[in-house]
Amino acid sequence: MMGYKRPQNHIQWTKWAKQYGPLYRVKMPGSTFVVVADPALLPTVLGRPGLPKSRVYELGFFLATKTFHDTMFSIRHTDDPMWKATRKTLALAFNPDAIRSKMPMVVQQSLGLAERLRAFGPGRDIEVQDAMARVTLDVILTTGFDLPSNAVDLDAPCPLLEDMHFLMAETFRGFTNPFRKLSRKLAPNSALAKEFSSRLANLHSIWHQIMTDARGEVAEDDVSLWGCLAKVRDHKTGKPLSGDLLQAEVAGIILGGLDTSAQTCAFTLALLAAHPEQERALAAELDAAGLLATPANPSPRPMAFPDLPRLTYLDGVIKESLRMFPVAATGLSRCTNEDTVLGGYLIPAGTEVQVPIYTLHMNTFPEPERFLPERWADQHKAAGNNKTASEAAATKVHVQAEVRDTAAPKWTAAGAAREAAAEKPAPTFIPFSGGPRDCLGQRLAMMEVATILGTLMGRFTVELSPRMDGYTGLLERQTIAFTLAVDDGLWINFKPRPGWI
Ligand code: HEM
Repeated sequence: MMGYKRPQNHIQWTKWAKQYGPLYRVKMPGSTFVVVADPALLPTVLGRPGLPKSRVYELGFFLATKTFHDTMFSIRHTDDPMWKATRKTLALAFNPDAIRSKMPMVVQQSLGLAERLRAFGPGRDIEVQDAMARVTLDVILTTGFDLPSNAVDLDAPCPLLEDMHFLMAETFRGFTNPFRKLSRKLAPNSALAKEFSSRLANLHSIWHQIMTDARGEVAEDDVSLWGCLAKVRDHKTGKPLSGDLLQAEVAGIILGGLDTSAQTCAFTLALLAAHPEQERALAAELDAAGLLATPANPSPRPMAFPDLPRLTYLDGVIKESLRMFPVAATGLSRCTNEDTVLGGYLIPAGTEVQVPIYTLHMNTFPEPERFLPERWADQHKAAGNNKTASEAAATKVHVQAEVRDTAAPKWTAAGAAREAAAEKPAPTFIPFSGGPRDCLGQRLAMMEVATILGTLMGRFTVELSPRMDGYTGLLERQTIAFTLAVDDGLWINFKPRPGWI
């Protein structure tokens, strides 16, 4: 099922859900787990109190520090005081005002990327997974840590990304082929084992350097990620986080925010490149907002915060991309801490429970394989997008608010029962998960993705490179590598729009 060269468990799990129903058990040598792809069961699994996270989240800790520290990502229970304190304090960094204040920086990073792409000329294929990881790295370091970052210089080496992606790929290969991991342990002087430990040491020192560079007086009203992290108190000592524990949180948040946003941008560009009609519809929306380069508007204005609620087609494009290529495709891993009844079945204590986001998105939407941004139009109407820009900006980051709305019911068993009685549909669109452990960074992510894509699509048309073998080739090469990715690269050609100066 895993596939040695190109794991595609998300596709296999989706086929099994069609064959055996949305709740089934997988038994493999050394591993048994239950897959839950029934929307009606999500509040029980992901809601409050829900099931605790499984230990899977502890596996990636070595990327952050030498010794294991429980971080916001890995803490298992929502009643853990450390998780509560960290989540509450860090949430300030993602409130609508904080997001609005960060948008000009994201606009600058996006314009910088557009200029680099233009400088390459139209003939050069760009590997967009790398390009987007670079721009999202710049975004997180500048907005979150107030550090200069120029990863977007596509031809320059980027040690953080190179080390991180090497280590992630190698670790993932170790999951699918345990002999490979064993060989590193048994032959510590092999070229592979040496490269692994040297890159790991590099990565740890990069996190340390980020903390050293970001250090300094943090103002009381500083709502950057670093400013908020500095305010988190260890509930046992009452002191600020420090040393390896702080490093683990810093690394965890950067790792959590980087490839997720980057892959969402990359897949969205690929979808637009493969669907010219939708690309034209997006261009029309950008044109109407003065954001498209044309002979009549050779220097489109930079995007601004009030544009976000108005660009409803762009919002639909991003949601379709998150639906069809949710980066956490095989999803969310939980564990029963006591015998639990799910969908009429008794699931024994200690069973791993997987919520496959891709399967939910593919098995619950009509014509799931079609890229239809307009399927979100009703939701936009219901959200009242005829608000003035200032009203919308004053209320919320609109895209974010809608993602939450689609995630009704309220993620408690009682809430779910009430909504079921009122015949409201159970949640099916959960790219950011749902309930108390949903993605803390989703507001930043949606603003960032919309800004990067709005800026690029206002200045370029995009085409899949011939080396992708068309959209079918892309679908065949999708793979799970921690996040959903495209094996052997996702290559796109950017053509500057006529008239852009
Ligand atoms: C499109 C981009 C993103 C997607 C699709 C995404 C998706 C997710 C998902 C599915 C989870 C739940 C994981 C689980 O329970 O297994 C999660 C958790 C989390 N995400 Fe994101 N994420 C994105 C961007 C970001 C960004 C930009 C940040 C911060 C810079 C971030 C920070 C976090 C944190 C801190 C958690 C853990 C929350 C907790 O356990 O309380 N994410 N994300």
